[in-house]
Amino acid sequence: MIFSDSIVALSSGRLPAGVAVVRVSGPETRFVIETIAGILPEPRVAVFRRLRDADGGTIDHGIVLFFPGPNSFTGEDVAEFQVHGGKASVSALLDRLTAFEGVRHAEAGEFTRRAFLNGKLDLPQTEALADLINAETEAQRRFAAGNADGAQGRLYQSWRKRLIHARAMIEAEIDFADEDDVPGSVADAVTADMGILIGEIESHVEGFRAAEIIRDGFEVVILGPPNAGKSSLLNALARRDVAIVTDEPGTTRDLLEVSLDLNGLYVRIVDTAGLREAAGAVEAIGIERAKTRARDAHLVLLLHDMAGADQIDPAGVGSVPILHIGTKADLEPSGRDKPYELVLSARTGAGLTELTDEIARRAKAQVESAGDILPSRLRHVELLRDTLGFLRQAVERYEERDVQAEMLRLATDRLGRIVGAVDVEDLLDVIFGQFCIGK
Ligand SMILES: Nc1nc2c(ncn2[C@@H]2O[C@H](COP(=O)(O)OP(=O)(O)OP(=O)(O)O)[C@@H](O)[C@H]2O)c(=O)[nH]1
Ligand SMILES: [K+]
Ligand SMILES: [Mg+2]
Repeated sequence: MIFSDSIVALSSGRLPAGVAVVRVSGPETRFVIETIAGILPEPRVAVFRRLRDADGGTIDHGIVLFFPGPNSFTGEDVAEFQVHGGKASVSALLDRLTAFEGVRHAEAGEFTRRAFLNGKLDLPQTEALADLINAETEAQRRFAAGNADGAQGRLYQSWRKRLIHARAMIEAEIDFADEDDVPGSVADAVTADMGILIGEIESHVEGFRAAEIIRDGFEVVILGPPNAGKSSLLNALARRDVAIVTDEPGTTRDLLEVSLDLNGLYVRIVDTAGLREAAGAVEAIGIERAKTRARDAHLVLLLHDMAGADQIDPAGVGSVPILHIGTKADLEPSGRDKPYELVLSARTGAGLTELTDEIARRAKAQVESAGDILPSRLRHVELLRDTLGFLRQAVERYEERDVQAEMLRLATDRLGRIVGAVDVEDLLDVIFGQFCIGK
């Protein structure tokens, strides 16, 4: 795809900075480089040049790189100017560049958009690039880097090829059923393979839970009666005073969240209002929020004050796993010993490492139980579920060849939408490639 306008943007981070990278992409790129730097450098070879203003003055000295299309990020001619990262120098360079006819400021994501439209990346890869830029934990980085490499798109394309092949077989059976050189009863084999594919897509979709944990975090909700030490535990895990702690029951009334990087995994810890019956209006709302949040969590830490008397009924968190924890281990126990899975003291720090290890272990287990390639967006999952819906119909209605062919077409289309390549030409290629139609 050829765009008539060229785009320019600061591609590196916030200014001021040691170095700033300004990128240009589009048909004016060569002219812009020659005019500003005085020469067009060899492709992909860095040259150090004086960058000239319109009146011949100096904007800055910097490195100039030229990536001729199609072997560039966007597929177009691309220039990179590496200059000093001062606000005024960068803005002078941007002013100079956008003053060229046909050159304008890029919109958000426009370089990547051009890369996609020029076939340099598929849609999951562009999404993975966004994830890679936003990655904060090691697990997020690894996940995004794998997808940026195109693993997800390759999987969907392989499924799509199977569907295109299946439909070609069915269509051939419809169109050429009376001819000798079309294999008979291929519909059975096709239907069997579609059954297998349904299983593969289903288990891939299940992996979305793991992808969500990697991207959005493993959520741990702290529950327990008032004064069990919930806020004290949150503060100890966060290593700062995030939550207010007093000896008054009912101190915490709303949800309070901190995020941690536990062994490279993103973990969110939520402090809640203490659960009790006799609560005022505000506290009661807080208790309701605590329960709701706990039902959506990946893990509940149920705290029991070992020095106190209260015990709490864990009912109402659904199927969320619960870790029973005895708190205030530094105090004299009340004698009502319960079998806790862990005991700790927020005051002395005893047991905290064991707790964070246990949380990290559980989070890791959930992430590692999924396959290597996971759907990374709700968009993917929704289209995969549509694909499954059409595939199930294709299998159920295999007696009606034309319905089956239509369901396979719709399923292929949905997979094509995930990667951003919906194309009818390849269907014809398969048909003509498999059978000697022109006899
Ligand atoms: N000795 C000792 N006291 C603790 C420990 N953890 C919490 N406390 C005390 O217990 C009291 C209640 O602590 P909080 O952390 O506010 O308890 P909470 O569960 O958040 O209470 P609510 O928000 O009211 O439900 C405070 O006086 C804390 O100082 C501990 O490990 N050892
Ligand atoms: K309290
Ligand atoms: Mg509290």
